[in-house]
Amino acid sequence: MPIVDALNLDDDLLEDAVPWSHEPVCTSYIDELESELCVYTIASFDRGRGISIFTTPRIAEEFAFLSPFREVRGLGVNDHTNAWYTEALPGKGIAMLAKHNVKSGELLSAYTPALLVHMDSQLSTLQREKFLKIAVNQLPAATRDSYLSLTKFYNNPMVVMHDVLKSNTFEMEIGGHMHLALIPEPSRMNHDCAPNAQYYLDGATLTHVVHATRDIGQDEEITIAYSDPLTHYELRHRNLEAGYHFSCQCKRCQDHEASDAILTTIKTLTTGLEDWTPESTATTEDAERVIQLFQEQGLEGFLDVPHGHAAMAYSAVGNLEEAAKHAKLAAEVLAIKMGPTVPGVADWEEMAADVKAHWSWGKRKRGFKGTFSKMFG
Ligand SMILES: C[S@@+](CC[C@H](N)C(=O)[O-])C[C@H]1O[C@@H](n2cnc3c(N)ncnc32)[C@H](O)[C@@H]1O
Repeated sequence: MPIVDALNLDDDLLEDAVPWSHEPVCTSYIDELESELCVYTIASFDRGRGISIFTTPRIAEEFAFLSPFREVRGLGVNDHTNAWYTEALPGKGIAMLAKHNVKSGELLSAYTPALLVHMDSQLSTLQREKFLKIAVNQLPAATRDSYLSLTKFYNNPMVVMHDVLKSNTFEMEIGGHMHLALIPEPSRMNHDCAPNAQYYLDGATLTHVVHATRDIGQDEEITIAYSDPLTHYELRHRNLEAGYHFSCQCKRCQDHEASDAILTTIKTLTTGLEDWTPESTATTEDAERVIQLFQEQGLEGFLDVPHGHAAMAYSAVGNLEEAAKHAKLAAEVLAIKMGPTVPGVADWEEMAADVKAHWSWGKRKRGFKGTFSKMFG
């Protein structure tokens, strides 16, 4: 059956329908999903990179109308930025390293998934493997090869496709549905609890985007955080062992007593900064101290929250210039961490443009070590 029939699209939309390059191959009806799951492939997607999707016909129909399927993709996505190369590192497998000195904020990579997989839990591993094999085999040879060359947890020949997916997966929300996304190039980035890069997944453009969060020297490893680096060592360690099968030996893990103590100090100061009652003793110095501790811990990619607190702490004592500066920085860090279209970015930009209109303006009369500011005293 042609895909347009399978998708049951309105007549006037048929012209725009996605030309799946292969007939969809479907499971039988899955009661819990009230649907079947099918493999859809567009081998010609983005200059022959290709993409396969294993999802419900309903979601495939929504995919078909996402902008990346309907418009010629802009330059930059799926192009090598020339900022990185890969190489094996002792005890870490293949890693991504900087080809030249990289500046904080620089774009490192932007790629679309080779494979997207519906996060159902109904199929058995062997059942899912059968469909993943079809999905991967329908990809163009270069994309299929890069999929198959990725690292594998189990090395079980019965479930190779599943193994690669499990060992390298990102999660992507597309049209309100969570999918596992396999993106070969950034899958080579190893973990560090003080990562020098941040990534976000943009479901609207189907893109995985990575930026440097501090300057990175030539031949230095480029790392991201697999586990929330703002949690204490014990939890990070457990998550990394259970989810990624390695024991983290990064600097923060090695110095875990000191780094845990710093996280506790950060938490105490942050709790104070979030206290907006008249009794609050939070100061702009507290906000600056949190920023400094984040920087010392190599957590630059997570500074959106501390800069936000600093923006409001300065606003609260009537320091317009510093408030605007930190609000702008909060927007910049958040755009790299979550993507430029998340609502918080516009909120911080709005505050930077008009600090006095922000609810925090003048909220705390005591800003600097208990002295009343002239403006509010
Ligand atoms: C997504 S892959 C990263 C690329 C991988 N090194 C490779 O060879 O393709 C995730 C796997 O890399 C390894 N890995 C990532 N970060 C690591 C680290 N900090 N220390 C040791 N191994 C790490 C673990 O085996 C982990 O399961």
